[in-house]
Amino acid sequence: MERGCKTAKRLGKKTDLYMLVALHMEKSPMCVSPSDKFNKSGIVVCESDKIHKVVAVGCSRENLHAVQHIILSVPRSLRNCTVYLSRKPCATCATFLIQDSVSSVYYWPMAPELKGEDSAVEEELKQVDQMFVRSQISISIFLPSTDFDVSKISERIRRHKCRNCHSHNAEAVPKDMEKIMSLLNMQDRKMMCVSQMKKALHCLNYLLHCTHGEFEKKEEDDVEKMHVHALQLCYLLAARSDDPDRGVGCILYNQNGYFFGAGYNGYPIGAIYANLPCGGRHNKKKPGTAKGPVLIHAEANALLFRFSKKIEENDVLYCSKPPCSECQNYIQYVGIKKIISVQESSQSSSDQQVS
Ligand SMILES: O=c1ccn([C@H]2C[C@H](O)[C@@H](COP(=O)(O)OP(=O)(O)OP(=O)(O)O)O2)c(=O)[nH]1
Repeated sequence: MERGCKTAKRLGKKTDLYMLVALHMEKSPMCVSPSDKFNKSGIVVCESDKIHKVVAVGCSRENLHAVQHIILSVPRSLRNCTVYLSRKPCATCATFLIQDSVSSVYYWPMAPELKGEDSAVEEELKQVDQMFVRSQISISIFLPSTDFDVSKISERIRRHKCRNCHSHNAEAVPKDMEKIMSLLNMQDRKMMCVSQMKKALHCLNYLLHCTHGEFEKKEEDDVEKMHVHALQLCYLLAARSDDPDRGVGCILYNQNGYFFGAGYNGYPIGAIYANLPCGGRHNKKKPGTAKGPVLIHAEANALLFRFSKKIEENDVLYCSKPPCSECQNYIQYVGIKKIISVQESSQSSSDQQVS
């Protein structure tokens, strides 16, 4: 029987994906600085076990820091979870993370969450380090490894081209890296750090692209911006898919913008791809070569991995492509009535009600 075949070009590790998602959460229309003393920030929390299931995605909002917002709103403890932050946390966030017994904290080496006089910021960051050392919770800078051709990953996610793609949402390494590296006590590794940051941001900007549709034109509308942002998160998730032909990402949000599930299409956890079929549907003449039965769709994974079983009236499923009929059945069965996806063939995004 013809089995294993081409391996998918994808983001190397789930941890890399999570840091990119934390960075992109700062761009959420819901993300605001808690006050003029703090920078806004993004957060991703995942289980520390082998599966690394995402349990929370968020940002600073409603006058709360990202860490505070997640710890106060997620209906479970973050005990033993790994936390990815877009900035080094302030002392208050450090106390929240320590009290909730997370297992480790990683942050992107941008300006820290706390703003103000350099000496005051430096002093507080030292306290943060000391608190983590005493609590035996690790905290460190994390830079995704992005030594691959990102265009090869993108090819599997988007099937059409958009002329605005590369000018969208571009994020660059901050100009004051000298100062930031000194605050983060990283002067000796500045060159390496900056070079890895540039590569990771290039990868992030490339993967986000745009949503190729109507949403882009309605820049003034917060709801539309929210849709664009959520669909971009789907694109990011899709970059980790191990389907050799097609990367798809899916996110579940409730009516208040709380995330409660994320999935991308792929083989079951821990699968050894070489032993599994990867052919398309049309390969009917060779039994056992079609990937269909063994490859789980992004929507199914998001529903399986969701951390709240209860579905509310206005919950939304975002997906980087319209769900197939089988997935529509699952979605309908669990009670989700609204699907928002990027339209495949035309230049507009789709907003679909499932009855
Ligand atoms: O938050 C998550 C985590 C995982 N998956 C799904 C995708 C895939 O169907 C399966 C396994 O994911 P992945 O291939 O990333 O994990 P792995 O098998 O542990 O990967 P590796 O190849 O690194 O061993 O779980 C999700 O949908 N959402």
